[in-house]
Amino acid sequence: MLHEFERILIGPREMGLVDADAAGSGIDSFRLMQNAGEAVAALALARYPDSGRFVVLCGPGNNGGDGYVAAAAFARAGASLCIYGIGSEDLKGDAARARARVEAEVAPLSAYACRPGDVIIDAIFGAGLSRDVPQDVARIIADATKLRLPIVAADIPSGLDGETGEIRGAAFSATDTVTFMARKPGHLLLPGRELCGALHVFDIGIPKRLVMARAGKLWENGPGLFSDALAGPTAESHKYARGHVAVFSGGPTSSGAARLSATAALKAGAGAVTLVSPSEALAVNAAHLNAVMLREADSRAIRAMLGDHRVSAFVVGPGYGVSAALRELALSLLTKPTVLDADALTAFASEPKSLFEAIHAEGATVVMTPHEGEFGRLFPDLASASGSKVERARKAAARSGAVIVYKGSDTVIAAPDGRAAINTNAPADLATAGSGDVLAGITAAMLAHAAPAFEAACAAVWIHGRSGQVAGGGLTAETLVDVIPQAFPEMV
Ligand SMILES: NC(=O)C1=CN([C@@H]2O[C@H](COP(=O)(O)OP(=O)(O)OC[C@H]3O[C@@H](n4cnc5c(N)ncnc54)[C@H](O)[C@@H]3O)[C@@H](O)[C@H]2O)[C@@H](O)CC1
Ligand SMILES: [K+]
Repeated sequence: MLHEFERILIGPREMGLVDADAAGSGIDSFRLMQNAGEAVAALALARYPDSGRFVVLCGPGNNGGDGYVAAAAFARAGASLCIYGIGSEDLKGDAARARARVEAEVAPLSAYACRPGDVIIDAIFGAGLSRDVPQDVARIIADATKLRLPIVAADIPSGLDGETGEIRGAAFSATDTVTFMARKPGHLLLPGRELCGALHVFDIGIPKRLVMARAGKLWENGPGLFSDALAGPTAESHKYARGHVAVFSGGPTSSGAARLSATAALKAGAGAVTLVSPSEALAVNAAHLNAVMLREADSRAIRAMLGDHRVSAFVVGPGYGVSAALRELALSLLTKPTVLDADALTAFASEPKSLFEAIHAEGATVVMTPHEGEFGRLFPDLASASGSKVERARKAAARSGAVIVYKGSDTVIAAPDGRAAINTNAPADLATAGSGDVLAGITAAMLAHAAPAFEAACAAVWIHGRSGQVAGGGLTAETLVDVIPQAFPEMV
């Protein structure tokens, strides 16, 4: 897998184990803390050379230790400096050692009053945050936010949960965050991603193999995850060798969604695409299609497609209309790779088990693409459960047997085997009507390329996001479809 180390995300608990492994293998943990704190100071000095004063806020654990190291570096650099700490007399281990090397006075954190011109070094809480921040920290966060003070966070903005990206009571909104070795899920999940500012990953000297050994199966989504799995079309390739996608259309007044999926599948490189339409929508579909083929949806046609080895993936759901007939149709398609989107998800709200059992029994290749509302209808208990979006998506994937694309500005893709990726390239403009239909079509095209479901879904989400960037502000689902091919050159 390309660039795997750069893409891995490691939870705070696993990072703690990496730290312990590093110490166990003879690496000097104080040296690591020094590297971490000095990296924070170096970044702050470079970013804010004219700062009125650096205010270093130090917590009671090792994140505070990083702060004391940074404070010593500011003092050596001759910068104006104030230090405020929680429990600075009761520190332990490396943090106590870092504190002992600071000659300047350390005032209690509660005494800090924000002043315009301050640059805050936030070393209050890092990976060890375990509950809502105390009141005096929340008060400082509120004051600093009001004054819009620049904030350089050590590891993660204090108050942000590194596992879930959620705010524990209150959190700093940093201008820069300096993290160590690898990013945490909370740096990419929302709202966390928006609170980190510019994120800098600094190698403090822990061997990468130790980090890799503890990393779970979670990555930032990107071409390194899927480009090997997508065999590009060659000049000689027959159109069906690039796969044939069949998309099921709704009735005459709701056929546009399926047409968007179908044209997106074509633009995303499916060799052929057929829109399978109820007879009463054939005329309207025919009036809008050129390269996409059209076929009437009768049971004979569906049987024929299921038996035709050239038909390689289905899309069902966009604009179809929620009905028992849709449930029956969806279940009948599961012998081939299938994307279930929109109405095909809502249709199973009253009996999700029947779908999940069929997927498991068939060993089916299914990608489901729920947004928040659809996720809640299919997995009501998971939607309201605590934990991160990654955990919810993983549980949904394991339960359903499908790859789950849990959509949002921080779309999470999760496979039943526990692999998961967080997508980060989607611009806000993608939240537009028909955008999901386009994603379903791209996903089917990737499945039609014979990519395994997880890689196909990761590729589709990334291509969709990249196409959104290319289409730019004011994009519509149509302009999004048009630029899909422009996302491809960047994939390899
Ligand atoms: N080898 C290492 O261990 C390294 C660790 N590093 C730093 O160490 C940090 C992790 O250190 P720790 O595990 O000590 O964790 P933290 O420093 O984040 O915090 C732990 C302390 O905060 C207390 N605490 C947690 N939540 C609280 C709350 N809401 N209110 C009040 N007190 C609370 C805990 O009881 C504990 O005393 C990383 O984020 C990173 O900055 C770096 O120094 C690099 C090397
Ligand atoms: K911090």
